Amino acid sequence: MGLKFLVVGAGAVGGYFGGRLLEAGEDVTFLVRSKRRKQLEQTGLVLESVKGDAKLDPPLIEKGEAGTFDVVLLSTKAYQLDNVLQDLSSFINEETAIIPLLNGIGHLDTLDDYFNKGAVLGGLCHIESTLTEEGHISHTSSGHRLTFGERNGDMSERVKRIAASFEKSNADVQTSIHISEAMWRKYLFITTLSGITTLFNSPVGPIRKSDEGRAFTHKLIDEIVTVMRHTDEPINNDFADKAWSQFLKLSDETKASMQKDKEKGLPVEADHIQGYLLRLAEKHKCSAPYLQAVYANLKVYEQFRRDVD
Ligand SMILES: NC(=O)C1=CN([C@@H]2O[C@H](COP(=O)(O)OP(=O)(O)OC[C@H]3O[C@@H](n4cnc5c(N)ncnc54)[C@H](OP(=O)(O)O)[C@@H]3O)[C@@H](O)[C@H]2O)C=CC1
Ligand SMILES: CC(C)(CO)C(=O)C(=O)O
Repeated sequence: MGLKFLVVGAGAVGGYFGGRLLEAGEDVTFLVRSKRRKQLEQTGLVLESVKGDAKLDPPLIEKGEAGTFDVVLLSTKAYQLDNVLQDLSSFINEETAIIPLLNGIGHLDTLDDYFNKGAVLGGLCHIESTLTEEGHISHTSSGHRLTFGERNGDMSERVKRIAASFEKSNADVQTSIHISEAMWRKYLFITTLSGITTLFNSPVGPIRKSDEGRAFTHKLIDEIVTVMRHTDEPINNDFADKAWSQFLKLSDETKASMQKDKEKGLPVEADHIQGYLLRLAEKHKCSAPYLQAVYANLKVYEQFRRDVD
């Protein structure tokens, strides 16, 4: 029997990867809230993607309905997590594997505290996608990679089965036996990219073109790595160089999803992404002025943003 997937959050990330899995014929249900449910019932789940469009009619459930699932793809924003945990708990059992796709790291502690030991795998994704006004998922550049694995490095049977479910999907899904390291690398990259694109209100191109923008980015990367090194995590010597070369390879138009959300007046994950690292810096008495500047900009922005639930 195939695995039963529950995608929590039919947004830019969950809608894309869950949609690709559904398109491949797998058993995928989306946990949604009532407004999104109405929209999806009217329009279908629409992917407008450089990798191929799709229009799907996914099974939808809301909190309190019946069902248990083998795998949860968790793809809400970090600031929505507290509500999500309550809504989700009735859909999981002792065997359910939870794969979080959020940016950042802090959610792992929250999830580990809430769910059974070992339930939560490591996960991340590289994709530039956003929700349009009509609720379609707009995927604008060629990357659509989802990486997951056991955080203890095992290549477990459940990882192999989940990977097999994705085999026929139109997405680049990979397993990793170094998922914790991969998550910290992505964390460094996204803290930098979301930090600079929101601070300078700009895509990557103009930031890279100016000496000041490049110097700021360089200092920010170094500073974040210094903070990360105060943890017991596998922060290898090449972290800063790899993040810098990733930054150099981005297209001029690239913006972090945080900057896209900021342009829409939506909430941002400042406390989860930059704030978490600043709390680490404070704990270890480590100075982080560039990160502080990025965070201050986001905290000022937060006073003016739209309220959403
Ligand atoms: N977008 C991108 O390009 C990338 C994003 N990420 C990360 O992925 C995570 C998700 O981001 P993204 O997909 O962009 O966010 P979106 O805002 O597009 O999607 C989040 C979805 O979660 C839903 N949701 C929130 N709370 C609940 C709930 N209690 N029950 C059911 N659904 C709920 C929202 O639905 P509702 O309509 O009800 O609010 C929304 O559809 C973030 O951590 C982000 O940083 C990582 C890589 C790339
Ligand atoms: C940089 C990118 C698009 C890579 O997946 C991302 O994670 C984000 O913008 O949130």
